[in-house]
Amino acid sequence: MQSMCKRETEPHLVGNPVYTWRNILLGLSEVHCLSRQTTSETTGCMFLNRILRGVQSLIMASKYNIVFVLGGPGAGKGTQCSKIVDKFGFIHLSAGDLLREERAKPGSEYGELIENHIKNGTIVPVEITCSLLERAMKDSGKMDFLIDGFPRNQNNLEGWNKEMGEKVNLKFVLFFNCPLEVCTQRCLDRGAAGSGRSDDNLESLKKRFDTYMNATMPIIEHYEEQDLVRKIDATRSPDEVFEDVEKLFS
Ligand SMILES: Nc1ncnc2c1ncn2[C@@H]1O[C@H](COP(=O)(O)OP(=O)(O)OP(=O)(O)O)[C@@H](O)[C@H]1O
Ligand SMILES: O=c1ccn([C@@H]2O[C@H](COP(=O)(O)O)[C@@H](O)[C@H]2O)c(=O)[nH]1
Repeated sequence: MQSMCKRETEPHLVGNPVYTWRNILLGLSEVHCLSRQTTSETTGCMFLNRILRGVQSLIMASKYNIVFVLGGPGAGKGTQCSKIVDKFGFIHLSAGDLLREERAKPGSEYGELIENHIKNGTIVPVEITCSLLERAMKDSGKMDFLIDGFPRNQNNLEGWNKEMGEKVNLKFVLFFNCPLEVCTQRCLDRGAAGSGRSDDNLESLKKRFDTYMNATMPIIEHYEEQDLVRKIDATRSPDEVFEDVEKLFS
């Protein structure tokens, strides 16, 4: 049977609502035609597949698109995220920033707990971080997010998957690889320049690196096994690093 109309089948259009509805309607109209003609089972399957692809595309279109951004403290995650936002229009959600905002709210139920974790470089329970992230995603009214500094340990990963797994499409994990000494110097310089962060000091940094090596690296390895990690050499200048980053978003 001749195709009634040219349809888009390019993979990059999957998730595009116009593509989705167009393919569903075309698939349905073709099934309708088929029911009035004698034709082979194979052709029928082809059109059913088209409908299924349309439905799948519709489901993808209704999910949030996520890129997790990971790397050691001071690796340059926030710096690169703002460049991605400027060029590619994602919404940047830093889990650390959301926790600091929550900590600063007068009368916050979690303020003290968050401050203790931040000073000690340990990880806030996922229920708190995940609900801050989900609320920020909903409030933004947008669909494309860079989630910076999360998930940081097994508890984060499991809690996120349970609460958000079905609601998101994880595109990839952007991993800024940077040696401890370079990261430490950047955080100390940031502290000296007046970041006001209670953890930009040598004592907290030692603990943050400990957590990074023991709790966060296994999460990066977990995503590596799924071939989702895009590793970037973060030791170079911000512009040089971004040259590699932008290729992943183009
Ligand atoms: N490529 C770079 N070269 C030199 N300095 C950098 C580079 N990228 C960022 N910096 C500087 O290093 C410091 C840390 O950068 P940034 O805040 O982006 O890192 P981060 O990974 O988000 O840190 P954290 O995890 O502690 O929030 C900042 O003062 C920033 O200006
Ligand atoms: O998912 C998260 C993210 C951050 N934290 C705590 O905040 C500090 C600072 O995080 P930055 O990403 O460096 O801004 C981090 O050391 C943790 O204590 C967290 O618990 N969970």
